[in-house]
Amino acid sequence: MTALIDLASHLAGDPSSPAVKTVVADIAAACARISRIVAGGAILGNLGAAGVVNVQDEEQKKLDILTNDLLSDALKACQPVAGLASEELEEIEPTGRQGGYLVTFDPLDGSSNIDVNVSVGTIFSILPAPEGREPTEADFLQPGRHQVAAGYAVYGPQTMLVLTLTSGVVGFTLSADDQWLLTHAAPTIAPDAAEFAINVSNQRHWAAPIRRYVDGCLAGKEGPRAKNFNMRWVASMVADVHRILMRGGIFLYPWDAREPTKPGKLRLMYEANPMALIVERAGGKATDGVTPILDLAPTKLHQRVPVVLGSANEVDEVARESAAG
Ligand SMILES: O=P(O)(O)OC[C@H]1O[C@](O)(COP(=O)(O)O)[C@@H](O)[C@@H]1O
Ligand SMILES: [Mg+2]
Ligand SMILES: [Mg+2]
Repeated sequence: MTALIDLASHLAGDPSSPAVKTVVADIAAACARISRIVAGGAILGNLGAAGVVNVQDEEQKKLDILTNDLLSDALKACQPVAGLASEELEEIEPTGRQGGYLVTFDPLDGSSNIDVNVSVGTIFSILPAPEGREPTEADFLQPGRHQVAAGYAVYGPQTMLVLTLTSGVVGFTLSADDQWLLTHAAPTIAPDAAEFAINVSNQRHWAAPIRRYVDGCLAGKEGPRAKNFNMRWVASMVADVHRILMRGGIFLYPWDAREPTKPGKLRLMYEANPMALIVERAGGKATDGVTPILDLAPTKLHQRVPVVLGSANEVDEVARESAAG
């Protein structure tokens, strides 16, 4: 078997700026360390709740805090990074440098799965920083189309890193000696699919278009869609999106009436935007039900957004239902 190329060799051949490559390489190194910490589980004493809540009013797990600190420290030490923002930090953190890039991240996605040994992940987004001054929060509020790179690591049966830089999508697998090896050269999302992912326990709280869409899937061959659908819900966005990247499907976390003033559960700047860039670059679509996620103008750092992403024809089907009201 010919040797697989590693991340450094792949980055060397990419047209991104050397500074972007440095940021990506440093995040990748941090994710490799996070993988070991996650895999250590109870042996390292890292499972369970930390006993505090974060800015989202969500209970933090010990691993949320550990991974946030690890990534924050890595980015503060990374020369081209002017500022960072995390799900776990109320405010942005400037690094004291100017120019270069801003990084937003979800250090550990799928926290509810940590203690039950189900896949979790890390999600990140890299945006240009303003030149000649330190960044403010307003500088982070750029539409997803401005991202210069985005990616996620999934800590599952294999640890994988999925990236998009200037174009396309690439997937690396972490080897036993901690090298990221290119194993998935250009994963694409087929336009048609027969697998949907949504937390059906919220069904009674959904708006009519989402109910109609899911009802259509559940009705199968005998229903209006005239085909059978399978369903999956990992409850880690990284794992659900990764499955869609590997074999197609649709993922929905819509607005629901449990907390009607919140637009959704997932966060725009460090969950929806990076995943939307990856999904679009792989040939899929990502919307809030109607508008492409990447075209939304952010107004708040921790802004939430409804998310519908995956196989293009299924995402279009949701848009048709939304248009019907
Ligand atoms: O438990 P629910 O409501 O199904 O929500 C699951 C969703 O929440 C999340 O876990 C939110 O991410 P965090 O764990 O980073 O807060 C997503 O990964 C996942 O898709
Ligand atoms: Mg998350
Ligand atoms: Mg998280």
